[in-house]
Amino acid sequence: MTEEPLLSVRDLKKHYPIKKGLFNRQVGAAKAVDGISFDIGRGETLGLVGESGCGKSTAATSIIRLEEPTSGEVIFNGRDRSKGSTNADGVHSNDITNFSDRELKAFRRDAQMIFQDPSSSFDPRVKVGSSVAEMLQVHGMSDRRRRRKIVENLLERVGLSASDYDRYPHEFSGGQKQRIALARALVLNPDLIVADEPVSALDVSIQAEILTLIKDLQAEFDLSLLFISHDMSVIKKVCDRVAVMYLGEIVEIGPTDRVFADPQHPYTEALLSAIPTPDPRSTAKGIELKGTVPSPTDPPSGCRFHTRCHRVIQPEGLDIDQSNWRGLLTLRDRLVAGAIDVESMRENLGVAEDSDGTGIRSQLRTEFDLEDQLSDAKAETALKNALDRVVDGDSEGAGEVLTSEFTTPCEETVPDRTRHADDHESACLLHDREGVVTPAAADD
Ligand SMILES: Nc1ncnc2c1ncn2[C@@H]1O[C@H](COP(=O)(O)OP(=O)(O)OP(=O)(O)O)[C@@H](O)[C@H]1O
Repeated sequence: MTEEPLLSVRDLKKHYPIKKGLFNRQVGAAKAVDGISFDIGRGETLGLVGESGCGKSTAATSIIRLEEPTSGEVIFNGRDRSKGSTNADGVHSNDITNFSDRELKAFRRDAQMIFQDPSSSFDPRVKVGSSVAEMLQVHGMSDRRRRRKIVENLLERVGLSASDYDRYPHEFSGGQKQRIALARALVLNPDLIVADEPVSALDVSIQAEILTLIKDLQAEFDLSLLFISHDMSVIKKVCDRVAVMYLGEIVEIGPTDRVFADPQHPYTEALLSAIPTPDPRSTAKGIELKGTVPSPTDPPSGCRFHTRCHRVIQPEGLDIDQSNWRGLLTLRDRLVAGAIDVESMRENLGVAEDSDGTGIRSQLRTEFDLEDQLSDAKAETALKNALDRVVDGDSEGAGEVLTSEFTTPCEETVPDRTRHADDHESACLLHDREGVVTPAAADD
């Protein structure tokens, strides 16, 4: 991006307070968005991708101030970020987070949002044409005939017909409703559209049509787009650049082609590996993302992805098979969280068959991808010791053994952003540390 961006987001945070007790005191916060930064150029589409719960929707609603951000800057149409554009108090005059109600109303003409479920965005009792025309009326166009003409023209441009103006929402399919939602978003001729999972609720056969329409309209109206999706294959079809979000943070950002061809963050790699490939001979290795995104109320220390990462770094002096290492850390974390129920394991195995605990030891090794014998003698001794404790009913002690023996640099250090090539950055400790050989992915 060479010219000044249309939208410039810096260190944006949205923390939801968690309150408890009689006096409703704040006891913590869900850090749904925790310091994200990116720019969107004019006419450009930036994708925001990540699993459910990563904070994508919260980022979207905070950016257009449907929710109040906790902190950060969102500069819209700011031309440049230099001092000349700031007020006496140091706040940029185009910072949406500081807009007055009047400024916000003007901004709402220029920035529109499209949601996942087109059905819930229309009043069933109002003709769809009137729903779209209402936007014009709210923003001061009093001439009814003119409003109707503009809307009829727009309905045609989104692939419907002018006569659809007088029909009601229930008369349209999901895909058609999303076309009407697009018409409504476009009617005020905005500069920016934020589309939150705009095709996820539609049949796969319809998705491609709507994506093509979005692309065509974007070119026709010279729009900038923030396009949110959990699906990398959708991102690939519409986005010029992509920002990958994990647990409130952006872990990788760059041109879509480059990120797809050469992902630099293990999370991006895992998301990409989930795209089904039509070629049965494809050798692309499946990296299974186990578990779900941790809670943003208590995010993991260091790199937030370390609890699920297949490339999690081994400490100095240890060099075991990477899936064994992943398994050791996961077993450690599960024991510490008290999430391993030995009694029910024993019940399932049948007490008589497992009087010496062989069955439990073996089941845990299998479940956590641990070989019968780790290649590192010291690591094997620690694991054996921990498994013995589990068998003895001391899961807490087992967790302590593994915690004192096995730590990863990824849980100790927050990774900096590394620049790989023009406009392509990621935040992973593997790139932070010179001389570290990228470990092979854990086999899943
Ligand atoms: N009002 C709220 N109060 C507390 N936590 C919230 C609130 N809204 C969202 N969260 C939490 O913030 C995190 C991010 O949610 P968000 O909906 O932004 O994620 P997402 O990536 O858009 O996922 P999805 O696609 O499922 O909506 C989640 O853990 C969610 O539970």
